[in-house]
Amino acid sequence: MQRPPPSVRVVTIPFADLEDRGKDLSGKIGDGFGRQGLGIVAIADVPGYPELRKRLLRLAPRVANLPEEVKKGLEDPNSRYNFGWSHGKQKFESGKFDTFKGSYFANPLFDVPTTDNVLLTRFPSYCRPNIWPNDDLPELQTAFKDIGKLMLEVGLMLAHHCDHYASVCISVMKQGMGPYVGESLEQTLARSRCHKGRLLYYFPQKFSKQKDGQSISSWCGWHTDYASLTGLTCGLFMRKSVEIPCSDSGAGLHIRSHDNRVVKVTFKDDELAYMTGETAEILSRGHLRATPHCVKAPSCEDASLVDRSTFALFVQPNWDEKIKFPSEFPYHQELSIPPNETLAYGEYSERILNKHYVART
Ligand SMILES: O=C(O)CCC(=O)C(=O)O
Ligand SMILES: [Fe+2]
Repeated sequence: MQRPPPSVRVVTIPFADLEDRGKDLSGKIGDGFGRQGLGIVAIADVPGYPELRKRLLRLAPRVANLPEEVKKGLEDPNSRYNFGWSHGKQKFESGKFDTFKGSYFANPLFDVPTTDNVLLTRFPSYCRPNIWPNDDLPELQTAFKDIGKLMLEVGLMLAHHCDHYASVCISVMKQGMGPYVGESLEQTLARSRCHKGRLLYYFPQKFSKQKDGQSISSWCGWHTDYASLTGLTCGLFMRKSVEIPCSDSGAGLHIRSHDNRVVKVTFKDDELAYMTGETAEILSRGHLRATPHCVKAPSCEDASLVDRSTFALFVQPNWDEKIKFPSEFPYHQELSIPPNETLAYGEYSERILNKHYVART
């Protein structure tokens, strides 16, 4: 039998340090997010966070278990299921549909990001209005918005220190992919109206001796987020609605390192993690590295009936923000973006969605 990937504890920054704009965190940012890093850092002791995490994650199975006809009414095909309920609509890895999890998407800051019809048609995955199950699960809206706002606030603090790290890289001429001519990550993200929250519910998997049940990406396929920073809560595991520690220490979030090794990453329940996405790599001119990741389901026998709930906040530029693609950009060759092309962020992500989602009919 193949050995499971090693477990690695992620670089951790105390909130009190993060909050201090003058503090030099470039060592830790470099260890976590730099070219050799795993592309993930955790923030410890964020005030109020543990309560907000539990309050929202406990609602994930309740959303997933709403009656089918209620969930149907919470879908938004016009946004390619990027608002409201989404299950089995997204394709990862070799075109497989992700049926093992259900998601609830919403913008935690703006219920109606714009009323401009041209924008609504051009960038539906960012501009359409939120959908809330106000009759069936009224608690969801506040729980979702409260944690989403906190995770954005902390994410912007982190972006400030990322900008500082990128400027330190230039001054000491570390190995980036060129001079730092990019915009400030913090300012770009602070003016965005389209940060997106995603409440995820991973359905229990039946125990199977089949190879597939044990693959590293058995709960969520390999991918790299295209946002800038993805805020991520530590997964909450439950069996038949009772919270449990996960009985399979090999289950959970896995990352592919810069030298192509797969590791399982761990952070504490009360820590708030952030991963780097493609637009952090682009905006930092390669000084930060985007993180390929996937999620493994528990595969030992007593782990059947175990589910996992988590929340991701995609902190990203506004739809109209112009992104200049560097000539060395290694991602999405299939989108045929010419080197040094400038594309609106919304245009870039709609093209990616075309690839990942069922085409709208
Ligand atoms: O479930 C997780 O921990 C990761 C989720 C994820 O990668 C995503 O939603 O993009
Ligand atoms: Fe992801």
